[in-house]
Amino acid sequence: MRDTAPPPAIEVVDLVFRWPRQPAPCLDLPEFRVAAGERVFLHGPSGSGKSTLLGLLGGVAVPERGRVAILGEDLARLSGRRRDRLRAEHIGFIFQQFNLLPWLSALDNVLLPTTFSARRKARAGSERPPRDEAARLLAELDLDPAHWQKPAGTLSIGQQQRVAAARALIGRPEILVADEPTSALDAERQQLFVDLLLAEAAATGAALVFVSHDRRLAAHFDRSVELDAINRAARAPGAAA
Ligand SMILES: Nc1ncnc2c1ncn2[C@@H]1O[C@H](COP(=O)(O)OP(=O)(O)OP(=O)(O)O)[C@@H](O)[C@H]1O
Repeated sequence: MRDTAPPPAIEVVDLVFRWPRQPAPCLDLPEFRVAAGERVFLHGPSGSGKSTLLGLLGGVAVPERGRVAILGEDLARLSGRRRDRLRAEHIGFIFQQFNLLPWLSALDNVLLPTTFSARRKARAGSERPPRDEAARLLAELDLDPAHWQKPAGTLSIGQQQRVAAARALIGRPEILVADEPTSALDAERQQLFVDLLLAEAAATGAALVFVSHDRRLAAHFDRSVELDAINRAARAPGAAA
C-alpha cells in the first residue's frame, strides 16, 4: 500500500536560503512537509520569512541548499521554464496585494490561469466551459454578477480579494497558497473568507498553506506551524529579533 500513497504536496528538507548581500541566511529549515489535502496555518512575526518561504515553494526564489519538492517533483532538477509550468499547473496563489491585472475584467482575471496552463483549462472546463466555471466560482465567493465585467482595478478591496481567490481556485490546483489574504478585512469578513477557502480546498482535495499574523484563525486548520519554531536561522546568533 505504501507505494500507492501520494507524494506530499510540499516537501522541504534541509533548506537554506539567504537574500543577496545578507550576511546570514533568512531561512534554515530542516523540514517542512504538507500532505496532500492537508490545510496548514503558517504564522510568524513580520520579517520572519513567511513570504520568502512561499516564493521558494513557487520556484520564484532558489535555495542555496536543500530540497524543495512539489507533488514529488524536486524543483532543483527542473529548468526555470519547467518550474514556472509546474507552478502554473499545480499551485493557486493568493497574494497579499492580490496582483490582479487592473484593466482586465474580474471574469478575465479569474480565467488567467487557464490561459497559462492547458491542464487547468481542461480541469476548469471538464464539466462546463472555463468561463462558466469562472462565473460559478465568483458566485460561490459571493461576488455580485453586476461586478463580473468591470475592470478589476475599479473593485473594492474585499471584491478584489474574492476575484483573487477565484483565480487561485480555477482548474482545481492540488496546492493553494495564500499569503496574508485577510489582512485588509474586518474580523467577520476574515472569518467568512477563511471558511470559504477551507470549504473549496476540502471540496477539491487541495492542500492549503495559509499565512497570517492573526493566530485566532489557526483553530480552523488541520495544523498550525510557527515559522520561527522550525527555522534555525531565527535562533542563530545575530538573527533579527
Ligand atoms: N527582495 C529582498 N531582498 C533582500 N531581503 C529581502 C527581500 N525580501 C525580503 N527580504 C528580507 O527577508 C526577511 C523576511 O522577509 P519576508 O517578507 O519573507 O517576511 P514575512 O514573514 O513574510 O513578513 P511580513 O509578515 O511582514 O509579510 C526580512 O528581513 C526581509 O527584509
